[in-house]
Amino acid sequence: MSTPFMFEKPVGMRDTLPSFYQTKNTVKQTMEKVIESWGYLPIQTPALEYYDTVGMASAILDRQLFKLLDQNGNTLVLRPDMTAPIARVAASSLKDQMFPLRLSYHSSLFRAQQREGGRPAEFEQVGVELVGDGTSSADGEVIALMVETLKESGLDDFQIAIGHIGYVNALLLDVVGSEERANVLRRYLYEKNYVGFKQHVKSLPLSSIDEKRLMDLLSLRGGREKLEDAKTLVSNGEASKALEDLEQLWEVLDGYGVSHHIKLDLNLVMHMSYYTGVVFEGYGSRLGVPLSSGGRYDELLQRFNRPAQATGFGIRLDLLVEALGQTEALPEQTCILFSKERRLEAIEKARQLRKEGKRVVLQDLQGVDNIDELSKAFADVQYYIGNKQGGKIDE
Ligand SMILES: N[C@@H](Cc1c[nH]c[nH+]1)C(=O)O
Repeated sequence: MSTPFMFEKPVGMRDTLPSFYQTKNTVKQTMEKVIESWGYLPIQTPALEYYDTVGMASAILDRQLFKLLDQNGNTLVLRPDMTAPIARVAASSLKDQMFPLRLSYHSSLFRAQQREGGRPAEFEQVGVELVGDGTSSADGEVIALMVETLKESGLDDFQIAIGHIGYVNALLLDVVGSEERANVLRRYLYEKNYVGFKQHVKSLPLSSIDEKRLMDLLSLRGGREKLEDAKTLVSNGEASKALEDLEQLWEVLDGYGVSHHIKLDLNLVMHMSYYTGVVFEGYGSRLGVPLSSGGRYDELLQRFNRPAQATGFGIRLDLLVEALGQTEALPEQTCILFSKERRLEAIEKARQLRKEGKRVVLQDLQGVDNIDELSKAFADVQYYIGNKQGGKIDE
């Protein structure tokens, strides 16, 4: 029976077909190898978490959460990110393990989308969390690892924009005076709506100097020298600490030899509100949206009663494959076509070829409508048909 929804999927849900799957898998394996070689241990957590704990800790917009009820009436969420679940694990099952903890993951995440044809609502992320280390070396390590992971995956044309949420907060609060007003401005920055930001700034009752300070924030994007310009806009303790963090980070990244991929972006405001320090986004040249992001979240672990400083990143697998711009050809396969009298021989042959590492389809002739069409799909076809002994027959 056909229904109007027979071929439809819920908003934002996508199928992954063999050729995209193949490419994604190769890329994923390459990334996992790099991450493991830096000493990060992979973990898995459930797709469903409690709304009140991990759901809230993920600190994403509420309307982006998929919510459902369990049998006892508790509200559950499909995890929108892996940072909060890992914080939960670090503070519970791994609470006796010493810090720093280096954990990695490859997981599907879920973020509800409002519109058809928009972004996917389920996607995979490969990422790491470095928990219990508040140094600039830790910030630098995860950024350098992200750079190496992207590079090894085959991406060579990419840039990492680095900012500091402490700096943005300090400047906004210093100028507009209240969290509420700062929030409105942060929202424009988060949406990268700079025109909206400027218009809003003009509508505020600010002195011309303060108005200029906010406008100048938008130009704090570029090389290391922007740190000097940043100092002139706000010089309170929080801002100075943020700029110091960035100076030190830059040095670490120089040490790793990756600073040519880096640019400063002091307008950066992220989609997750748990960030407290250095934040960053990775851009491939073909994409308008960031394919990776991360940062420091020093207050998230205390929500789970094990206070710790931490940092990490996540790379979107679907966007990375898109940025690479090529899908891999499907692997070559051999087909063994048999008739039932020679089934045993065919099974034996298939077993032998598979042992040699070949991919072998074993197909009963009676199950095929069009042998010519079928043959075209294979690199090699071997026939075990009729009473004849041996492998191939001449056509
Ligand atoms: N969980 C973040 C990425 C991240 C990992 N660690 C820190 N940040 C995200 O999904 O965007």
